[in-house]
Amino acid sequence: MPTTAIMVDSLIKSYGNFRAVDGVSFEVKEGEVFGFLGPNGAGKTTTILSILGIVVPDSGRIEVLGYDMAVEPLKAKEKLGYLPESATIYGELTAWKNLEFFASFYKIPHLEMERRITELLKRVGLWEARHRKAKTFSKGMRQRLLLAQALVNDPELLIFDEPTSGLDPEGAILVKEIIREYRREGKTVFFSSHVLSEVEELSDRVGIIVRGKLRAVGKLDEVKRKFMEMEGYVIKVETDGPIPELKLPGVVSIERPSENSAVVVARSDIRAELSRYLCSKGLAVVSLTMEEPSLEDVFLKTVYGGE
Ligand SMILES: Nc1ncnc2c1ncn2[C@@H]1O[C@H](COP(=O)(O)OP(=O)(O)OP(=O)(O)O)[C@@H](O)[C@H]1O
Repeated sequence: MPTTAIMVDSLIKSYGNFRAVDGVSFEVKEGEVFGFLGPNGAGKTTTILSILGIVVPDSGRIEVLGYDMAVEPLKAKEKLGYLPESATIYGELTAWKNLEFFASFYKIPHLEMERRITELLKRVGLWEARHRKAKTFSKGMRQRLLLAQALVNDPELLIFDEPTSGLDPEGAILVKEIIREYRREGKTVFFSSHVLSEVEELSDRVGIIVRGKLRAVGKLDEVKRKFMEMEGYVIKVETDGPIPELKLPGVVSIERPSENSAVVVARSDIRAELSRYLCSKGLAVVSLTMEEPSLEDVFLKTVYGGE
């Protein structure tokens, strides 16, 4: 059974009078990819920095890989890799030396460290540039170096803050590949993003944060189902003849694009009842489909339609 990689319980963090994170609770299970979605300024980075023990929460409890971050943060940090949204690298040091410096914080035997740095520089496409000073690097190259840095201790848990922002398309593909690779190896990935498509593409579960509050959390299909329960199930039906009045329990609204078709919004999935009713009226159902909301529908409604 999967155990918990990250546990956040009732996290609150304010800057002055402004509450950036307001009672956020969720769990990330070992071996899953968790996408933390929210618009700019929603509190994603503050939550991540609290998880990492870099920001001290006003209240709440955080456990990472079984360690209480208020008590044993270093034990957890040894086993995690963090890719910040933006960070400085040492411009006067080469790519190789930057990684060597970072690796020196961990107890990695020298030969193993050299092997790992070689592998990582090749993996992120910086092998040819390994002896160049980092100050000569483009933004994309710097991000790749930061990515290698996050992986230098062969972490069990990856925490990525907006990992594809600032990256060229190839770099973004590389990040996604690495996330998938880690998942295949049974490791855990927590990443924040405001890019819906990448969250939808990569995540086993998602959390949506808006103005410091977690509005939805769960598997993508669970989040979508909850959304349908709140907003209504959209069912499209087409028959071989004019559709009569639809008096069925649970129907909220009906639109009629044509005589033979209807778009029904209902409180539950009434496809079977609808089909039986139409048959009882002597009509043949030509097509009957239920519209799945996209993550974008859920997100936009959560961000702009919430209280
Ligand atoms: N050190 C700080 N002092 C004051 N306010 C801050 C500080 N850090 C963040 N904030 C504010 O807290 C809110 C949440 O910021 P946070 O960086 O956590 O959001 P985010 O979801 O990561 O957004 P972004 O993607 O834009 O970084 C924002 O309104 C931000 O302006």
